[in-house]
Amino acid sequence: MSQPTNEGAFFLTVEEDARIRTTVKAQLQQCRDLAGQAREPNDPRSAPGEATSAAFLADLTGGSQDEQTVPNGRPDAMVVVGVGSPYPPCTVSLRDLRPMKLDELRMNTHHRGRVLAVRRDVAVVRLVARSWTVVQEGGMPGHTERLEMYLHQSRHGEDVLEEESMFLVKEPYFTLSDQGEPTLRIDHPSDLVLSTNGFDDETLNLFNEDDNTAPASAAVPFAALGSKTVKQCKDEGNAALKQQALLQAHAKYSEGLRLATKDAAARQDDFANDISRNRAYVNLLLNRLDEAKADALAAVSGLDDQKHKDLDSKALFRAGCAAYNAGLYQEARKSFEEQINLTQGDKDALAMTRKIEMRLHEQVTGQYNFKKLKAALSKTRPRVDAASFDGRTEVRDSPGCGRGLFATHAIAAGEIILCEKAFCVVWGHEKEAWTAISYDVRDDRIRGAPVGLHKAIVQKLLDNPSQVERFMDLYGDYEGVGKKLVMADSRPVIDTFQVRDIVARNAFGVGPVDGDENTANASTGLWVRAAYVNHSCLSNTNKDHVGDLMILRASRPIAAGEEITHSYDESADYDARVAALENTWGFTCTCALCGAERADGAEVRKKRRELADEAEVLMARGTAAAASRLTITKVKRLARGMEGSYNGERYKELPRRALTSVQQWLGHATVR
Ligand SMILES: C[S@@+](CC[C@H](N)C(=O)[O-])C[C@H]1O[C@@H](n2cnc3c(N)ncnc32)[C@H](O)[C@@H]1O
Repeated sequence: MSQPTNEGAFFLTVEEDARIRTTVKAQLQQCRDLAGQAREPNDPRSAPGEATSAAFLADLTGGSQDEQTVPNGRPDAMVVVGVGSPYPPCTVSLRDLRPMKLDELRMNTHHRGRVLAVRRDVAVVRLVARSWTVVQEGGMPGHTERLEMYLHQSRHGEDVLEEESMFLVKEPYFTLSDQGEPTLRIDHPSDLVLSTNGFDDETLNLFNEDDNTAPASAAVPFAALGSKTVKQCKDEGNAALKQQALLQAHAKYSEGLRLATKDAAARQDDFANDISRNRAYVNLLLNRLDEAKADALAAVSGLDDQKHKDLDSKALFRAGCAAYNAGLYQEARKSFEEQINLTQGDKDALAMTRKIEMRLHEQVTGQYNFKKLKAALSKTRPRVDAASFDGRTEVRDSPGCGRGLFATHAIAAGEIILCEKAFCVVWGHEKEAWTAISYDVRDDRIRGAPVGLHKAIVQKLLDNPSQVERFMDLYGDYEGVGKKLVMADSRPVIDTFQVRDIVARNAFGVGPVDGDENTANASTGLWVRAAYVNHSCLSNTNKDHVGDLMILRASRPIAAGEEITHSYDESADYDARVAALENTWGFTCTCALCGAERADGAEVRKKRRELADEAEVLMARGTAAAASRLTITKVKRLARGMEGSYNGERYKELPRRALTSVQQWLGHATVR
């Protein structure tokens, strides 16, 4: 019988642990061995058949078929994600890429500077961590290849590969799939351009022409003029919106707006403004706040007749809501006030300005009505409507720890230091929640990876370019495309490996809404300001949450200029704590407590742990308030043993953590 090992927060058997490491390393080696070679010729008829039957099987098995999983004693098998060598996304615009053909693909190669135009041939096979399909050349049917989209295969709940049948793959990466088949692998959503993004005539020609020497010039996404009218696009967008097909509605409105830029009559007839105002609404529903705000403001005509005033009022309300949802309260107030002027006191706009006053008060003073915020929370509404307060802190260098958060004023014990709305939280009960087991060959470690949070953050960044630099400034091991926003073909380029590494070092557990979660769907979130707080086992803060609002309070008086610290891992057991800090956060703590516990030596720590474990078992037998005399006597004896394991001089000013829970229990112990 194998002994279980615990690396990360879950248990793996020795065999599972070894299988994961061996499989991932073997796959990477196989890829490296094939680098630069032409692929083995494939049977053009077999792959589509395989995809069709796999799609059928995936339906039957709920989607996890053919992915490496670890059952781990839980009903929901955990998917294993191998982390090999990250690679950057394409940062070049389509117009600067040169078309290529499928038969030019070389194994395990990033075809930099090139673009592939392909057409989906068969149904999409949807698995947990990826989707795959078979594609064929735009203009040369016959040659087929697998195309797989990893992790970020869905957006707003829809499978990206299913959205369209014509794709442009920027700087294609041809390698082996996790199952060893030659595959066009897409990790970065911005490397895949869908025809919904709007192909112009020349781009469409990539699907038909045989000439692969011309640059993919003019690939600025414009739909062909003349095929549709602006009004048709508007009507189709409205029809899609009625069906709640938001991505489709967005695509139709976008097509209409592209056409309208070239159609003076459409602008004259208000169509462009109507479409902008409608797309602003769709963007609000999709949480694309940057574009929602821009669209709504673009729709304001400024004309003086009643009809235009009413429409402008609607647009200003949408602009205000987008700014409000983005936490830009001053900007939101400006839009609502303009709307109020236009309508002589719109009721909804007035209500929003009152809410804005409350948010600005929270933002400036750090005073919140927590009772009211808590009362408004529910499983369906776990996020609070509140502003962030970070007025007593600043970010600066912390020697040996990178950057840290420092107090700008003296803060009394119990006072709020920071109150921050989450950048993103995924709760265990939400369908996006998903933790995978990741094996990172770069540091040979197996960890729990909050994939659901990673995916939600990538989506948020793709949808809101204004948030990219704020997020990318956070600490991560892999530099990726850097900290500055890169745009290509009017879309932000998001390096998903960079996001993953930032999430790994900056996300925290938030606790379930109602206790309904396990290792495979733990609630996790990321708070950008609080992410600058470094760890200390002797921290000066306590952390609490109200919904997605993180509240950091001083646990003792903090002097102006002092670093604010938080305990990332609160385990009383030194060895478990050191392992967790090293494994999850990649550093060794050098605080005074770690120094003292290290100096105790392994033998003393082992003895102390054994005594603490024995006491835990006794205390778990019943409540302290109704314990037996014998149990209390035994716990007291164990406490004396633990006490004796601490060197008085060494621990003069340090807490004796192993004793904390035992002393608390004894403090409440009463003989029944
Ligand atoms: C959440 S970030 C904290 C902010 C980070 N120092 C920065 O520069 O952005 C966590 C990372 O900070 C570093 N860190 C935090 N506490 C530390 C400590 N006590 N000693 C050394 N490094 C620490 C580690 O690299 C860790 O992975």
